Amino acid sequence: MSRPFRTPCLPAGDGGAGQIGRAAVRALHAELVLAPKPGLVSPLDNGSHADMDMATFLRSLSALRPYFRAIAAAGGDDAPFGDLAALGRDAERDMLAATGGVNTHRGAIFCIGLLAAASGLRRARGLRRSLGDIVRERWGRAILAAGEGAPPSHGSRVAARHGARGARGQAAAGFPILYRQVLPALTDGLAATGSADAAGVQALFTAMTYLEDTNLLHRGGPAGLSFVQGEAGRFLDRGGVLREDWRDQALALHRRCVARWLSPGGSADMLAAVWFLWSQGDRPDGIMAR
Ligand SMILES: CC(C)(COP(=O)(O)OP(=O)(O)OC[C@H]1O[C@@H](n2cnc3c(N)ncnc32)[C@H](O[C@H]2O[C@H](COP(=O)(O)OP(=O)(O)OP(=O)(O)O)[C@@H](O)[C@H]2O)[C@@H]1O)[C@@H](O)C(=O)NCCC(=O)NCCS
Ligand SMILES: Nc1ncnc2[nH]cnc12
Repeated sequence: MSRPFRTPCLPAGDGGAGQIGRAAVRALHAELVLAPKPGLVSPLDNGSHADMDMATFLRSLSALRPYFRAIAAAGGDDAPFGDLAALGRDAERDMLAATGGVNTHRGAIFCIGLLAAASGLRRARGLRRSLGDIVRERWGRAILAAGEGAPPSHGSRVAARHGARGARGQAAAGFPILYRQVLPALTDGLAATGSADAAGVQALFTAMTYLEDTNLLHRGGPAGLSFVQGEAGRFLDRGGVLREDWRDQALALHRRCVARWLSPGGSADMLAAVWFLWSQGDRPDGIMAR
């Protein structure tokens, strides 16, 4: 039974960093509890992960609550990227302490942290720009510059090998896939089904179709990325969540991803990010009046 349309929405009219922080955590929680999610951790099972489960993610989310409030406040103070990055590094440490060293939310700390900072800045200045545009215009150049000296990572290694631009490239460009593909998919899914679960799956499969997910490149190379993009695209072409048997179709792909040990962690972050955009009033045709 699909959950009725109850999205992680902010109470209208409130503008504090605390509200923004709570909306970020609610969006990450909405991602976590959705199932089925090909290759990813959910209440169904641990997907393509031997080192983390629902409890790991819940401990991580609890540890990250102060961070999302703090980075929203920093954005409201028009902080430079260096200050945001310092908050993000501290949050990564808190995450690793809470998870026993497992990377649950490193990408989410970055992309949803930046969007939360943008929301703080938008409210402080009364801006009428999308959160993605604010990220690009205010911190885009610094995001790319910071990549030059960043420590090696799975993402930087696949960037060197395959030319992928990864999380940093998406953020510096203002999250184009999130706004051009994923947010319309969520919006249309909600309108067509009235179900947050169905709309979330439609948004996730849309992200999986378009995103150059460095997690997939890291684990499965170009063949792994192409497999997931192709299968997710075929799910959408066959009608997506408008098909009666969409849950069975999504579960079948989940099992095929696990068999290949593939996990689209970047797309999971895009799902959480699109719920956060929704909660902040961003829509495909502009920003909802608050
Ligand atoms: C800019 C940073 C995010 C670092 O990015 P980089 O690409 O250099 O490093 P990675 O950590 O390898 O990848 C980034 C994570 O971002 C998600 N992601 C992947 N592709 C994309 C994309 N195209 N667009 C947006 N986001 C993307 C993804 O994160 C999620 O998956 C992780 C969990 O999955 P898992 O498979 O377990 O991942 P691993 O443990 O790495 O693999 P296994 O060992 O298990 O196989 C989890 O992080 C999710 O959030 C990518 O993993 C930023 O962190 C940075 O700049 N760091 C430097 C220090 C800093 O300045 N930090 C503060 C910045 S505010
Ligand atoms: N539910 C999830 N499972 C695996 N990796 C993730 N990264 C972000 N959310 C995730």
